[in-house]
Amino acid sequence: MIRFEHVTKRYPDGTVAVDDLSLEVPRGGITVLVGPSGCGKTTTLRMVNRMVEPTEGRITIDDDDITARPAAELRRSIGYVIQHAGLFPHRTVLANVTTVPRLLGWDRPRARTAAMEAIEKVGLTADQARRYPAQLSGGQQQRVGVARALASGPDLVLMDEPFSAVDPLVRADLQQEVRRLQRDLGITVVLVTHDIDEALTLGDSVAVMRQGGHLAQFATPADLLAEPADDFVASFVGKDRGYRALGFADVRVTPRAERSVQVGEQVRAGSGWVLVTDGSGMPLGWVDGTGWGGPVREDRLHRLGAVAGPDDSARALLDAALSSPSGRGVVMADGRVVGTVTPEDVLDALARRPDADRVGQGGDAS
Ligand SMILES: Nc1ncnc2c1ncn2[C@@H]1O[C@H](COP(=O)(O)OP(=O)(O)OP(=O)(O)O)[C@@H](O)[C@H]1O
Repeated sequence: MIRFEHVTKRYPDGTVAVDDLSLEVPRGGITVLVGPSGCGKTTTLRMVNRMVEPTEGRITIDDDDITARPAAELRRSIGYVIQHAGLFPHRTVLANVTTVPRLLGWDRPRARTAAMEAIEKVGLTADQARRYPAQLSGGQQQRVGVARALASGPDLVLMDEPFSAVDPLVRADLQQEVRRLQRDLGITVVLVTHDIDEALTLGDSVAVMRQGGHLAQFATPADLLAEPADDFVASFVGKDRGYRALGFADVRVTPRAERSVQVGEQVRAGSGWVLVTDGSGMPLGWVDGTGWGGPVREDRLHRLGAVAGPDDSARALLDAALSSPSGRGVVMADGRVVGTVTPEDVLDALARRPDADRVGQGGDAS
């Protein structure tokens, strides 16, 4: 249905976010783009609705080149869900969900009916539809984000880390809900996540990406586990390490000391990724001091990724490391940064455990 033909995206500063991607996303089902932070997942997703334009190559949907239609029109025909729901805070839930149908020129009663149907489909009530986003929980807000994407009845819905800002129990509920909606409505979903477990749980097909915007492997979850294309995929999928078992694995990982700066302080060019905290040691995000130097401003901040506690499971620690743009996951205790961990730190700690063999039984360990 969506075909990427030798697609490359080079940002004006020279960053190659996606490198010569060729990929065919099948119609129907859920296709997941997964990989560590910065590997080009979001850029790939945003090229589908032309929020980002490729530098080279071609993207087609049902054999039509997407550049043949005006970008705004294309965008309205495709559902889009983002991490923090992205709702308008001063509009009610109903008004938020009515947005796209109204932009499509539907009259008010038709748009309202479609919006109420979408709100019900995601499991929210008429009473909740009258509230403002801030009066709902994070998980409910995320449902509103899904309802808004579905209201105009698109065939295709793009989701960018839709569940990563909600707690794990709510996340599992939302995952099931999206799976159910996809089946009931017969739509095509393309979903971005850094969480390999989410990818394996939800994806009918999974594209594993690696740094530099390379596609490492595109396969079903079963094939990824059984026949990873290379060492990168094998370690990312955790074939030999039983990723699913990590949630239960009790490891001690000593965080590495992490230098941090505050907003307004100088970062030297060439210092790599630098953590930014506020005056009390609360982490705010990362700045990329690879090719840039200067005083840290808030608009330079990249997002933090997931944060783990020192006693969290191996899964939570690995999640923090994989979702961090620096590749170093932030570990916090008592509201302050105590250090960072890399994926290798977590995997090494697992390998050193006395019962490491038991965890090393691959996908069967779930
Ligand atoms: N507007 C931009 N200008 C310059 N570089 C960018 C821009 N947007 C993204 N990048 C860079 O392109 C690369 C890929 O970014 P992208 O957001 O697509 O990755 P990702 O895999 O979705 O990561 P994350 O989960 O952290 O968002 C990164 O190195 C990122 O810093």
